[in-house]
Amino acid sequence: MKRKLILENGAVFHGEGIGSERETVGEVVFNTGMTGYQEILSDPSYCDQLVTLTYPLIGNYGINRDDFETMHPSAGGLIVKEAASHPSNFRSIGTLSEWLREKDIPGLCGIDTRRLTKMIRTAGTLRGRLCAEEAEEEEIVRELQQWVDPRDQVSRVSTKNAYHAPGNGKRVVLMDYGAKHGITRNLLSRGCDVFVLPYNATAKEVLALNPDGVMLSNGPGDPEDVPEAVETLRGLIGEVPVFGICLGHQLLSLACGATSSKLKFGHRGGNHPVKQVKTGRVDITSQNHGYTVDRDSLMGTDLILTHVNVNDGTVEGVEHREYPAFSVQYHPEACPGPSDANDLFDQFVRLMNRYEKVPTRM
Ligand SMILES: NC(=O)CC[C@H](N)C(=O)O
Repeated sequence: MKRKLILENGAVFHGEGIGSERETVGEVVFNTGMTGYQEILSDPSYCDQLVTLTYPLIGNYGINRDDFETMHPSAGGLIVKEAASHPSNFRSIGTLSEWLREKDIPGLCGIDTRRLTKMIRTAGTLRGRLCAEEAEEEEIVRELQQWVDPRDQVSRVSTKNAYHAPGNGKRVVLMDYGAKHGITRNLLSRGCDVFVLPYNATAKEVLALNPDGVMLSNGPGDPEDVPEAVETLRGLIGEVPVFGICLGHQLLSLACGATSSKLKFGHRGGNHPVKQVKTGRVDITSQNHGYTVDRDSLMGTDLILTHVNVNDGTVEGVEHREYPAFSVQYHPEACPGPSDANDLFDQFVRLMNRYEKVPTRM
């Protein structure tokens, strides 16, 4: 079935439909990873976004049971050059296209993804609509130009109910802003006793669980859209060790008085170099974000800049001057991508050990 992508700047890409036949509108973003499509599509941070993958052959190792980052993917759509119809991998349980259909995610293949990516790099992130070949282009371009970005994504992807993943070690409350399973896996593999709470849990509710530490997850959208989460963090910083990843890092920074803004086209891929300010060590990191903490805004807050992006100098990590709280813009859980930064989870466990409290819980 023929399908096309119409962009707000009037560009049109004609290709073949894959996955769901639903029409969809969203921000078109690109990811430069060569592998990891299953993790990317099931990462809630991509909620509503139309993701184009710059690697030209996607789906060649199929879909497997192990690599999901959430069971209810919320990505808006997938745009690729070639979608492999005959995957080959011992773990594969089906094709990418079948899985997209099952999860009602529309896709487009057979387009020049290099041209699309270059267009986004020049113009900045663009809104687009995936629709049937017959759709009227001018009217859709007008609609796209007036389209208002949704602001309720975190509430849609966060868990509605608290749940418990037991362990014998440190008790960690994971604030679920759209958490990837990779974060929970990393905490559990270090023995942590994990309580996952909805994004709008209050500081009182968190502290009632008597945690040794609080982990702030990744998540979709603009950090300014979740003021209730910022409010909760103000009540937690200084009370208990805190570690934030990506959206969690942005929310922690806002809670400490910094500001955030939107990047031209974001960082999405598995090869983003990040330098630790203190040591000069560079990690190659997995990234997926469209917003950034404003570097200048750190001045006058209690946050110290700990990590910077080697490519563009943007903020990649901060730590609190006085309290046990730190966060990074990139993904130490990888999934997909390099695991250079995985020791940050060990750093969090060490921080919790240092701040061990007198045990009061049963
Ligand atoms: N992966 C994330 O947590 C992304 C954070 C935020 N939604 C951004 O795009 O900047």
